[in-house]
Parts: sequence; structure tokens; C-alpha cells
Amino acid sequence: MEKSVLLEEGPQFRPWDPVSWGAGLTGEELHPESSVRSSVLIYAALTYEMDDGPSRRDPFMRSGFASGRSLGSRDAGESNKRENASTMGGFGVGKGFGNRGFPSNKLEEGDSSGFWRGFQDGNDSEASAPPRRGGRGGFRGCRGGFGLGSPNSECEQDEGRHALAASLDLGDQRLVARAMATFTKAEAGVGEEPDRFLRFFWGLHFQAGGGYKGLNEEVITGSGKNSWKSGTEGAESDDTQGPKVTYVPPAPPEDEDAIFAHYQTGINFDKYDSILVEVSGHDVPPAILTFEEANLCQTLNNNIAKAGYTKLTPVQKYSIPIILAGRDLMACAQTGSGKTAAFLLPILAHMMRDGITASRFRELQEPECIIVAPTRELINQIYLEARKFSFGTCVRAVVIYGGTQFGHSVRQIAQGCNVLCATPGRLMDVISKEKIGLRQVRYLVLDEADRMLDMGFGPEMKKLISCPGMPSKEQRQTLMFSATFPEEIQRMAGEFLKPNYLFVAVGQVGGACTDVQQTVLQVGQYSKREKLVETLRNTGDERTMVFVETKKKADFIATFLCQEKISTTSIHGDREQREREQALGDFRCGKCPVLVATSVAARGLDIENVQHVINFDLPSTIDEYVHRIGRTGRCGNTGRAVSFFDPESDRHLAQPLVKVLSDAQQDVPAWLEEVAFSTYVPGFSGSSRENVFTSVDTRKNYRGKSTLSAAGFSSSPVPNPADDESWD
Ligand SMILES: Nc1ncnc2c1ncn2[C@@H]1O[C@H](COP(=O)(O)OP(=O)(O)OP(=O)(O)O)[C@@H](O)[C@H]1O
Repeated sequence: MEKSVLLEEGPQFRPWDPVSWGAGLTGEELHPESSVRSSVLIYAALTYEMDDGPSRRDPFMRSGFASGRSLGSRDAGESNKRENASTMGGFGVGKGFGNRGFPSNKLEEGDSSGFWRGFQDGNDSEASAPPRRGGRGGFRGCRGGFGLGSPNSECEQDEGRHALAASLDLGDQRLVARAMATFTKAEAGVGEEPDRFLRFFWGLHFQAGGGYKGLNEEVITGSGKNSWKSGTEGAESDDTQGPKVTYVPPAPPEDEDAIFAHYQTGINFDKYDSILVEVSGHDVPPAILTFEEANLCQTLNNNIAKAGYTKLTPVQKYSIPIILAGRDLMACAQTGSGKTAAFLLPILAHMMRDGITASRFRELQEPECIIVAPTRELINQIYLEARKFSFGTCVRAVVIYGGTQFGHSVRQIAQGCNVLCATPGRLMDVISKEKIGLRQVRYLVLDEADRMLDMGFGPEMKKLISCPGMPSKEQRQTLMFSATFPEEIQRMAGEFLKPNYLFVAVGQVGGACTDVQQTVLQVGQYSKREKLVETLRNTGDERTMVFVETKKKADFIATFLCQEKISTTSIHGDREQREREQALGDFRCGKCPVLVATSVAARGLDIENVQHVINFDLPSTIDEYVHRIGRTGRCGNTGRAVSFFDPESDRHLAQPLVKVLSDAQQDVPAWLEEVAFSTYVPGFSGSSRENVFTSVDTRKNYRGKSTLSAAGFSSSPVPNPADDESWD
């Protein structure tokens, strides 16, 4: 039985680039940089024998993968490098993993590592904190520990499920790295091809003494572990849990053209006017129809013009006057319809009116506004918008997020901070380290608010509002925005908002953007890759986001597409921040027109020219689906979304999918309706999270409720029996 594993350190190893695969490294080479201290991120490229020797059976191996010969390599040098690598050996893999080159005792230290816990927690499932439904999910792992030799018997009994374990002794670093991955052929997407090898990538965070640092740093490192109360725990989350984070993100552009760069609104921009808007709550300030009516200061108006905004979107028409009037707000509007400006403009207008200026070079800064969002890339995007609209003013916006050097965040803050844009984990860290004081907070914004209040971030947000110094909800203005707002989250939001908050619903709460043409195809697990390639070949050079459910799969599919000569990159929570930003940059500029992503990229990202979204795997909730497909069809532009529906694993989504499709006036395939009506979904009667038959505002009996077209004219709501039922 011939087995091989090729390892290379993360930064050099580019899973999406087969050319970089072959450079297996020795222990010393694995750890060349002293900056990598207590931890190292290792990606392992594994070939795992299913049946027979790779050199004979696997076409891919025959083509030179195992021997390091070229896989369409760019130059001979690369090819040679792989050739050398392949002869280094020293690592075993598969059932006998560790037999060659690894001191066996490293593998027999039990399973007390955080890594193991991480796996049991379903570490591989990205970011989405709500519990998963349906059959898919995080990797189950094989209980009973793992060790040298063979996988435990439970694994072996689990048909097609394979376990891999590794241990590395990295010279004087004495790092013991342990890893275990179990996967089925289906999870690896290789189907029932008996003479193929699983090629698998997995990104592992190895830490001295073990420990897996995982899925979503904002959740894992922030929640619970780093209470603001504790001095020791207040250390920067990313650093305490894993490697010292040294990444300093590039400074944002300084030249005006780059700051105000924007893309064109699309042909359907004017159609926004016909969307019905529902505002509930008492004493609703009248909507405005133009930017002039908002009475913003001249500098803001100039910036709005330079940003290419000439006309308000519906959510802006309603939200701007509400925020200007000092009211709390929960606003729900379709993806890509301008929610960011809807909160930024009135907040900045107030700050300008109040003559707020940044106080420079103080170690403790007290921002007037805090904006939180669930992902690093999204908060950075919001920051760039804040910077754009505050251009030429004395208001200073700052962004801080995990995966970057903590000292860098502190330096940014110390230079003055009026608007702090932050991911939750990093925010709690700077508060605990007393770099940020909360006494001056007048505006608290939760973007993607339903995500910020769910099980993943909710506890962190609760901690935030109970931090010492944080003004009570009566003393601050709290604003929540999202395209989806499940009822239970709305109820929880009440804790954060004044009782008289207003609720703005543009169109159907949780509804998909109608500018996205949605197609759902029935594709079994084993046919997905073929269908993906076929779909991508048909779309040509169109910028496409491909969503998958796990981090492993993101690398796997990205690599697979590269093999197919489709220029692809990937973004997910196991990639270093530098790599995530690089990937996004390569996608934005079109260098890699295909981005394979987990749900870390599902929300909020506003990327020009994304014409196409493919759900290779459907997400576990319909809300996530709505956000994912909303990466295209933004701001009046049209887009397309294709989803692979696997009846084996996606049945639970059939009913809400039918609802979302029909609400967005999309064709509903007959087979999907059949699946929907033949599937019993517990609780699917009009109030569960899986559906969007929800009422708009969970509070009842509003005399002040008004339904208007987005243009501001009163009209009757479109009759929708399901909605009527749940309205009061
Ligand atoms: N009034 C406007 N005129 C022209 N462009 C606008 C206007 N408002 C917003 N935009 C642009 O529309 C795009 C989408 O806006 P934004 O990202 O705020 O959407 P969103 O509603 O927050 O989407 P998501 O739900 O996906 O987070 C951005 O490029 C933004 O600059």
C-alpha cells in the first residue's frame, strides 16, 4: 500500500494552485520563520489510498501528482521542486499514518486537545452559529480518540469514512501537532469511483501542546473567553488562542478617486420605487424623497454626489429621517439596496451638526458611534463607506478586526476615533484593554443584525451593552439593519432597543432580491462537481461566487477548479487574514473570476460585477440562502443564482425555497414543489425560522402602522393571506 502526504507551510502553500502542491517540506523547512512562534498553520495535501497503489490506479497520480511532475505547471523550476519534495518522504498517511518518519509517541497522547473539541463541535462548518438542520453538517469525527496505527473501529465500521492523524516534531520548536480528519467519500465529493484516491486538503491550526483554533475567530475567541471584566482574559483573542498575529492590513487608499470609486446603478434601480414599504411604530417621521430633503451639510452632500448617489433607495428614504429624528430603528430591506448609507449618512450628519472632531493621540479613545458586523471583510467595507462619506470632515472612522495585529488596531484607535467599525471579538478586546471607552457612545449600529443577535454573537452583544460606561438604551440610539429578521431574533432585539423603536420593512421581510434570477437544479452529491464545471464553462468569464458548506470543501473545490483550468481562489475562516484579503482582492479585480466561499462571504459583501452565484451546497437556512444570492443583483443590477439541490440533504429547505422563489416571481420547478409538499418540516406553519411567512414586526397592534410605496405614497398592501394571518 503506497501512501503519501505532502506538507507545506500555509503562507507558501496555495491550495487553489496545484503548482504549489508538490513542495513537501522537512521539519526544519516547515518552520523557517521565527515570527511563527507557538503555532503554525499547516495545510496538508493528502493522497489517500482507497484501494490500490496510486501510481497504477489513479489517473491523477499517473499524470504526475505523486511524483511531483508537472500538473500544468508554469515552469520547470516548480516542477523540479515538487519532484524533490516527493522523494523527501518522512510522512506517512492513512491507516498507518505516522509509521514512517514520525515518532510514534507523539500520536498517543490522548485526545485532550482543543483540536479534538473543535472537531466535535463541528469545526468545519463555517461561521453559521445557528444549529444546523438536515443531514449535512460539521464533520462528526470518530469518538474514542485517535492514534498511531489505524483509525478506531467505529471509524472503520462507518462505511467510507476515513481517519487521518498526524504528528510533527518540528525540531527545537517541539511542536506536537495532531490532526484528525474524518470524511466520507460524499463529503470529499469523490463519489463512488473505486479506483480514485481521495485528495484532500485540510487547514489545521496546530498549537504547542495541541489545540484547534477554529471556525470563526470572532465567535470563538471572543465569546466567553475574554470577558471585559478579566484583566488576563482581556488579551487579544486571536493571539491568546493561537499564533501571534502579525498581519497589518494595507492602508486604505488616500487618493480621492479611489475613495469615491463606485459602480453604476443598474437598469432596475428605478423599480425600487414600486416596492411596498411598511413602517410600524408610533409617530413615524415622514419619509423623504430626495437627498436635499434630508438637509444634510454641504460636505456630506458633496460626498454623496462624488459617490454617484443621485436618488435615494427606499430604505434610505425611510431610515434617514427616522435616524435624524433620534429614533431607534430596526430596518429590513433586500440585499444590495443601500442599507449602509441609510445609517451612515444620518449618523454623520448628526456628528457634523454637533461639531464632533477626533481627539488625536490619546491612548483611550471614546467614540461616539460603534458599528459592529459579523465578518472582517464586511466591517472593512463598512469602514471604507464611512471614510468616504466623512471625507473632508473632522470625523474620523477607524476599523479594527480579528486576524490582524492587535497593536495595529490600538495605533489606529489612538490616532483618534469617532466612528469605530469593529468585529465583536476585537471590539471586546480593545474595551477590555481600555483602549476604547464607551461613555460617549451615542449610536450603536448592528449591521446584519439578525446574525449579530443569534447564538453566535448574541452573548457578545449582550456583554457589550452591559459593559461599564456603555450608555443605557435610553441614552443611546440603537440601529439594526439586515435583509432578514427572523421573529425570535426580533424579539431578542427588544433588549437593545427603546420600546418605541420603529420597524421599517422594505418589501417582504426575508425576501430575496427580485433582480436575481434564481434557478434550482436537482443535483445529487456525486454529480455536483461535473455540474459546476459545466455551469462555469457556460458562464465564461463572468465573476462568480461558489458557495460551499465547509472550509475543507472550499479548498477542495477551489483546487479542483484550478485543475480544470478555471482561475479560482477561495475565502473561508481557516485562511489567514492576509490570504482572505488577497483572495477577495483577486476576485474583485477579476484576476480570479471565481471565488469559492463558505458563508463567511455570504453577507454584506458588495463586489462590483458579480453576475453569478452558485450554491454548490445549499446552506442550512433559507435566510442564509437569501444573503448568499444577494451577492449578485445589487443596486438595480441584474444577476443570476444557480443552486444545486440535493434531495438527500436539502429537503428541509424545499418549502421555504418554494416560498422565496414564488415571492420573488421566479419559476418554481415542479419537482421542487413535489419535494416541498411531500416533506414534513416540523414547525413549518408560519412562524419558524425556516420560512419567511413571518410577520413584519413582531410587536402587535400598531395604530401607527403605515404601508406606503417606496416612493412615499400610501397604498394598500398586496394581499398575502399568509402574511395577513400573522400580522396581528
Ligand atoms: N442611493 C444610492 N445611489 C446609488 N448607489 C447606491 C445608493 N445607495 C447605495 N448604493 C450602492 O449600492 C451598493 C449596495 O449598497 P449596500 O452595500 O449598502 O447594500 P446593503 O443593503 O447593505 O446590502 P446587503 O444586505 O447585502 O448588506 C453599494 O455599492 C452602494 O454604494
